[in-house]
Amino acid sequence: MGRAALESIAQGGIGTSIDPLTRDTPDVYAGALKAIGPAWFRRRIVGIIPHKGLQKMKDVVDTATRKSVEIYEAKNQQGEEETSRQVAEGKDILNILMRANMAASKDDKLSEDELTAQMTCETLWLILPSYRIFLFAATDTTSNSMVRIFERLAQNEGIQSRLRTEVIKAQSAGRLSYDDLMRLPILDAVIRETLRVDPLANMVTRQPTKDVILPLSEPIQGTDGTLINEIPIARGTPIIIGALGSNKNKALWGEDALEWKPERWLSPLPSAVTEASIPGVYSNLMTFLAGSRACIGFKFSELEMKVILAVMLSTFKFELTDKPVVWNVASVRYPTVGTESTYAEMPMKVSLL
Ligand code: HEM
Repeated sequence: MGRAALESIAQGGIGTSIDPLTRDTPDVYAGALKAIGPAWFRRRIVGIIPHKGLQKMKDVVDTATRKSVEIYEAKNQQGEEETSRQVAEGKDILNILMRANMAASKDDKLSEDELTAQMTCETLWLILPSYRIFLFAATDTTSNSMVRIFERLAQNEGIQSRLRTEVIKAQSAGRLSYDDLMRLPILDAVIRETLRVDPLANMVTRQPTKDVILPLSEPIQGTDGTLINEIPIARGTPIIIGALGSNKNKALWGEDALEWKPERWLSPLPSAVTEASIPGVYSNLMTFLAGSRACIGFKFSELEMKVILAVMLSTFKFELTDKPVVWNVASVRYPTVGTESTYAEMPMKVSLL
């Protein structure tokens, strides 16, 4: 799933193929992208510590940087005419970025380093934790959400089979177009419900730029017995936003709010949800957050998940193994086998239909 998500954003985002999934081992760039932090910082640290793992990290960073510069230069050499032809055809985001950069005034222009940094996650990632670049933002979030969907489908064989029937029936009329995919109700419901119950980026932080009074939807009782209806928050106070507080709120979604039930999306949502003015950009959910720094890739991610699910479910059946899978809390949650391991994996029995 990690490789599929990276290849999707590589084609759709930077107009290049990084790892077409035709080999059994991931492309070295795919692995390299997982490294976090600015290149100069990592190189300086590893330069003074002769640890084997750290030396490997140095190679990984150098590979990611070299490959990004190659892609950028190849695009740059194709000239403005070719770039604008591709952009006119609605191709990839990097082309659009490069085109906007050509047109920008001198003061607004991004340097070549900044443009390639969009592709390598290099710039300031460690120094400014709120900085996100789309290759990073687009890979683990989508791939781990996909893994969660497959896990849910493996736990709910009945829904897996209904979804497969829906997809195969639609495919019998020929290759699925964007509109065909968007019209499949169970596919849509399975994705929405998983994104509701399992928002994987669930520890996002914000800081108010001025003093604010935060109203509470329901009063809470203080230790002295008084009811508190609002909380004053001073400018600059770091706040962790818990998407689950809204996504799984029983007062909004009903008594079964904690359960994974895709069928809730097949009939109109409770009016408590639709009237609550939840600010989330997607589907009354806080999964992709809200406001001017909300996720910009939710539609991309939704389409990608639909494509992958349709392809995989019409070919394979998914079952759980008896290995104990644990979902770890992190900036993007990820599964491991047992609590000791740090290796992200979701073992599954996958059989050909
Ligand atoms: C299921 C998949 C995804 C989830 C759950 C998700 C969630 C989020 C969240 C919660 C944020 C806010 C982070 C913060 O402010 O700290 C965010 C930001 C962002 N996301 Fe996503 N995302 C997903 C997929 C994608 C994809 C596929 C792309 C690119 C095509 C993308 C691009 C971005 C970018 C560029 C930002 C930063 C926006 C900004 O700071 O202005 N995301 N995402």
